[in-house]
Amino acid sequence: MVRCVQLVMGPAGVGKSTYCAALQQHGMVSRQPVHVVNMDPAADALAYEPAADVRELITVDDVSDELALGPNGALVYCMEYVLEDVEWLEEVVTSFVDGDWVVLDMPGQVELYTHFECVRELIRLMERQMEARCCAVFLLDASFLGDASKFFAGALTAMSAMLQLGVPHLNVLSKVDLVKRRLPDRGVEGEEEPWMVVPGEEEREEAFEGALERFLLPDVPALVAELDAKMDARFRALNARVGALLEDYSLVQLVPFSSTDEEAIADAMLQVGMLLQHDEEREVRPQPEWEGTV
Ligand SMILES: Nc1nc2c(ncn2[C@@H]2O[C@H](COP(=O)(O)OP(=O)(O)OP(=O)(O)O)[C@@H](O)[C@H]2O)c(=O)[nH]1
Repeated sequence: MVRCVQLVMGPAGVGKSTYCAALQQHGMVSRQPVHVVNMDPAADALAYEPAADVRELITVDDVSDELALGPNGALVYCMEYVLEDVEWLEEVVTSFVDGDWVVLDMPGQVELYTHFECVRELIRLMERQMEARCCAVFLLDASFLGDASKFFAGALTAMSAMLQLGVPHLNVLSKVDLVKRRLPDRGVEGEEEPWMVVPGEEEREEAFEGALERFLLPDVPALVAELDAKMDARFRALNARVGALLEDYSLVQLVPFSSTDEEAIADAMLQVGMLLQHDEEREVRPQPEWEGTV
């Protein structure tokens, strides 16, 4: 019996809950059971009907009041609490049947995935004790990736999470419909970017594809040149190295997603399915010697 668990992560407001809701709805239509679990102890309203909710166990408000912790400290405390009181998660995950998808809507504090141990430990426990096969879905907001420095910052953060968590990883470019909406109706004279010259709907579609391609198939030397142009010359060697790193990293797929586009939702589900399937024959990850046990 193997449960497929995807951890949906990324910065606050990137669209994690909306992605989870879209998957849940699409799952109903495509007959792929998708159970969304809210793992954010600070969540307000949810965009989906949760199969389980971590707030049944603990909330950030409980912790901040009782232990006088700030919002970040309280959140880390909550996640460590989930890890210690792991029976709650075990009961949730093991209640689903083989082939079902369990989607964990994770909190928006990126340090949880890049610095702290708790999420990594949770993954190890799910894989060892709950017969789960985990993958990470990291969302990057397309509307913030408008320039080279934001693109590099987002890609490096996603890469840090990939290295820290050590599970199959998919980057999803969220809110791509906003890229389209922000395209100008008319061309701007003198602008070099091809997507700025857009007289009609067909050209607009082409322009959208062009704008998206910049992130999906990034021209890294051009992005490095853009960085060089606005930063002090002493950063050039660093920019070149970061660019070279991302040239390798761009081999990791970036899947365009919009909650308003059925085709994009179906494609994201397909990509995650392929990621999990590809991972199916792999033995459960051995525990590295340096890793402690919980
Ligand atoms: N246009 C558009 N808006 C979106 C999309 N996905 C999310 N949003 C909007 O972005 C805002 C934040 O979305 P959420 O799904 O709540 O983001 P989140 O990452 O769960 O946020 P936190 O729980 O605060 O970390 C909401 O207003 C959504 O309606 C999308 O694909 N297209």
